[in-house]
Amino acid sequence: MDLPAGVEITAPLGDRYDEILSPKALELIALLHRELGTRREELLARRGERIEQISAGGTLDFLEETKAIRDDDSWRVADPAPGLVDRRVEITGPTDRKMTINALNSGAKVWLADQEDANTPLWENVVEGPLNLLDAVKGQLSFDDPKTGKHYEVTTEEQPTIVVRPRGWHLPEKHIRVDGEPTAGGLVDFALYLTACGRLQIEAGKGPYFYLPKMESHREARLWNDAFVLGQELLGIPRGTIRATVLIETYPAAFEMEEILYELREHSAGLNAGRWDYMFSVIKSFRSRGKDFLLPDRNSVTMTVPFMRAYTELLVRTCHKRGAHAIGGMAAFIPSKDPKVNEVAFAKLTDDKTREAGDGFDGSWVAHPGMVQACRDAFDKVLGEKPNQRDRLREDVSVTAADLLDVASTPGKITEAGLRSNISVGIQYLESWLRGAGAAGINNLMEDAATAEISRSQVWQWLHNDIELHDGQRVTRELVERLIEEEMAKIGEHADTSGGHWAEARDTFTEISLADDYVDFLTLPAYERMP
Ligand SMILES: CC(=O)SCCNC(=O)CCNC(=O)[C@H](O)C(C)(C)COP(=O)(O)OP(=O)(O)OC[C@H]1O[C@@H](n2cnc3c(N)ncnc32)[C@H](O)[C@@H]1OP(=O)(O)O
Ligand SMILES: O=CC(=O)O
Ligand SMILES: [Mg+2]
Repeated sequence: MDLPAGVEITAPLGDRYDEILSPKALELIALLHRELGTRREELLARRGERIEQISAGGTLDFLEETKAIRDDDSWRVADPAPGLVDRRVEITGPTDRKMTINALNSGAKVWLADQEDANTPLWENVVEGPLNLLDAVKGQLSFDDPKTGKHYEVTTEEQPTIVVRPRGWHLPEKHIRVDGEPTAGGLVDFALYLTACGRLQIEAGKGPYFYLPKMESHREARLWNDAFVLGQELLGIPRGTIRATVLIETYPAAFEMEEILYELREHSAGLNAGRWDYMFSVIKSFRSRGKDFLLPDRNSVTMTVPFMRAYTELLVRTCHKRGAHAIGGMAAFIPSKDPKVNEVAFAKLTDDKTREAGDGFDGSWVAHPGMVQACRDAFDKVLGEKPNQRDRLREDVSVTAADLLDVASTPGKITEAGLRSNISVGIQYLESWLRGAGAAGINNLMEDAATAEISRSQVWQWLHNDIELHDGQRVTRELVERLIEEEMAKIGEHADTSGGHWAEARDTFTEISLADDYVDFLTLPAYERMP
């Protein structure tokens, strides 16, 4: 393989990898790294500085220096691009061959093809994900499952619009190096998909579309916008063809929603309420501030508690004011074989999507093809024949910084059961991640990197803030260590934990839960353990 000057690939090249790691793709990766790499590092450093200010007693607020952007009523984002007008139901999922075909056959309007929360960035997944997307876009995707003998192919004309979610700014890609340095995982995912599929998508009447995760500021959005401009110029694609929906899923970003839309306005496809990472970020941002920022057991924090409600209401209002789509979040329920559990899961999903549709969201997410119809039904009731409800301005909504920060009034308890569940889910998820499956069904819920981050962060926060559980036990290192032992033993009753990645999963979980210094993302130490 001919590599552009300064580019190295340090991992094996499998069958057909040259179709994705093309000269153009590698040229774009090198260009993005050289033009944007230093700014990315600086922006990541700013994240750390903000956390330090909060730990020292600071807080989050709307920015004074960007008030003019918020006060200027004249600007709007670009009109919705083809394939992104009616988004009433979006399915998310990993990009392996089987899931790709199942997602394309699901009947959803949009498929979020995930290289992020639902994906482990194993080298194979990094390259074969876009390869599967390339085959899908060319209409050449099929799969024979060696385990079941089942044949898969795309059987519907009405396929969802593909929207790819690259990794967040924090994750490196160690297997592609430029000038001796690791590259940014997100820029690699962006470049590989754009160069392989961008033109084909335009020819098919849609375009290269992205979901952008885990951003913490409008400056980070500007960095993505600059990546889009560079990518379009290198490929000779008209400016504004790329579109991106930004996940508002960090606490700081909730205070910069308008500025984020503004930075990306010619490439914007709206905002999404990424509720799971949002909760993770709430815990992470104020992790050392004791009682005012403690959440109760993970599964008792619902979307209707005051601080979550404030966030989603503000998101809809902000988007519609600027002509952008507001997309709802993931209800983690997945169908169960147990009819009673199933009934509850569908009822909860319907409640969630009905509330979102009523609040003005233009569509929402599901994690499983079995949930597509229920989400569609909830939005059909509100939208009818209309493709979206961007005309619902929600001028009745008024959300202050204090509303967004009102974590203290969240009802619920911190219990031993909640602590045990966090430990058990965290370890089971890490085992799945380390073996290459970045999403897993655990206890009838979808778990992915975002939900697992909440689990491990709560353990850290409860331990490091010297919290008393509802039954009076104090969360100590000894208690956490004992519960890890006991939960591992319980997992061992149903799974063979003697081999595979179980020891690594347990060690990683223990390490990050007990460490004095909070680990920014659990995927960072986990990625280091990966070949
Ligand atoms: C916080 C966030 O970021 S949310 C977004 C990121 N997370 C995700 O995208 C998770 C998406 N969901 C999933 O990955 C899966 O639903 C899981 C892993 C949770 C459960 O998957 P499974 O254990 O395979 O569930 P189940 O056995 O019920 O699946 C039934 C069928 O539906 C398919 N399926 C399930 N979920 C999906 C999906 N999201 N996309 C495509 N197909 C799917 C399965 O492949 C399976 O197909 P098969 O019958 O041909 O074998
Ligand atoms: O990415 C979505 C989330 O909820 O996190
Ligand atoms: Mg997320």
